[in-house]
Amino acid sequence: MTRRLTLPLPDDMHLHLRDGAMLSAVAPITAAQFGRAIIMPNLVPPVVTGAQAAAYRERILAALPEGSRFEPLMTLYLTEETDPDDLARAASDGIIRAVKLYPAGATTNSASGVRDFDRVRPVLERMAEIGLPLCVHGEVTDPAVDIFDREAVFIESVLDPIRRATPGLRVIMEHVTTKDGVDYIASAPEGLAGTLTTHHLIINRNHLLVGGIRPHYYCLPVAKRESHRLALRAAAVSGDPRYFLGTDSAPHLDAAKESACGCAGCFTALNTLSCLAHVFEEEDALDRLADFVGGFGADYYRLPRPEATITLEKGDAPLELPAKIETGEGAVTVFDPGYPLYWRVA
Ligand SMILES: NC(=O)N[C@@H](CC(=O)O)C(=O)O
Ligand SMILES: [Zn+2]
Ligand SMILES: [Zn+2]
Repeated sequence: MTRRLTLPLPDDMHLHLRDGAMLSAVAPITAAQFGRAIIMPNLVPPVVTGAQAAAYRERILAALPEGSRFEPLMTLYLTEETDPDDLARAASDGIIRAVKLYPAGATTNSASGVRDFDRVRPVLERMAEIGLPLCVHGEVTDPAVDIFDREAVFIESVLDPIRRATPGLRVIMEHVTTKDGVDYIASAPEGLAGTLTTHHLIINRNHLLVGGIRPHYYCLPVAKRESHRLALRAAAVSGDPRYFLGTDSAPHLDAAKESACGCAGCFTALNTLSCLAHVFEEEDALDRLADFVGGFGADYYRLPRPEATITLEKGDAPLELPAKIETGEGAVTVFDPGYPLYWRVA
């Protein structure tokens, strides 16, 4: 028996498309299933000015298949040198939709990020004034803090003080991985939201470390223990508009991941909707999937909700999806949920 589920054409509110050959390989995959995505600016070198964001947007559009209506929603990478006027202009010209905060050293290509949070105070104040959201990679980088505690410590020692010092600043905690993050969002009066990735709803740290080290499950923030994964799933299916999808699909070449020092990032764009339908069905919450993928994120970003739709179908036979995609520069492994998937994009 085939079951069908019609959804608004999804928005991915946290996506890495990279540049060059990788961009050409991955942009069409997202564009085939999503209407819009918030595009991360952590290129090498990073996207730090409005002009660079506009140029990157053109490169993305050029990588899309003919006739695609996919809309990349651009962001700027916040540095201690970011010019508040350039940023405000890029926002009012509609070039950028958000600004991304990477604590320096926290994750892939974050070396140009922020070390001294006082130095970005004027930028944050301007953002609060104009209502431009700040997307946050929420982990401290203090080597004394255990990697599994870095999100919780960030909330207490960095994020909460920033929010208190900057009333009205709209903040999205990207890729929430802990119950601490879920609870902090739930406790905040307004302006705070969180994205949840597909993979953090599926894997815990055992997937990464039991029976051998699995580099394709390594991402940042690193997957936590099972109780945290369960808290993320509960948030995803809660119907609370403060939690919405940001896949954080983050492709790296296999050669860079299967290495003595492998990079962080899971490539989930190819099977994300199949995985999410599986998760929401397991949680008996398929009726909540529409808002999670194509409603709450748009509302938070003050965008119109999607008009187009997409249909998912559940068949009796497991999907045969490729385990890898080819780019002009090498293969990229597709996220493996560890079980067969039955939902496909019709
Ligand atoms: N999530 C990851 O593990 N990696 C991301 C960076 C990020 O989102 O932190 C990447 O750009 O590869
Ligand atoms: Zn991140
Ligand atoms: Zn990311």
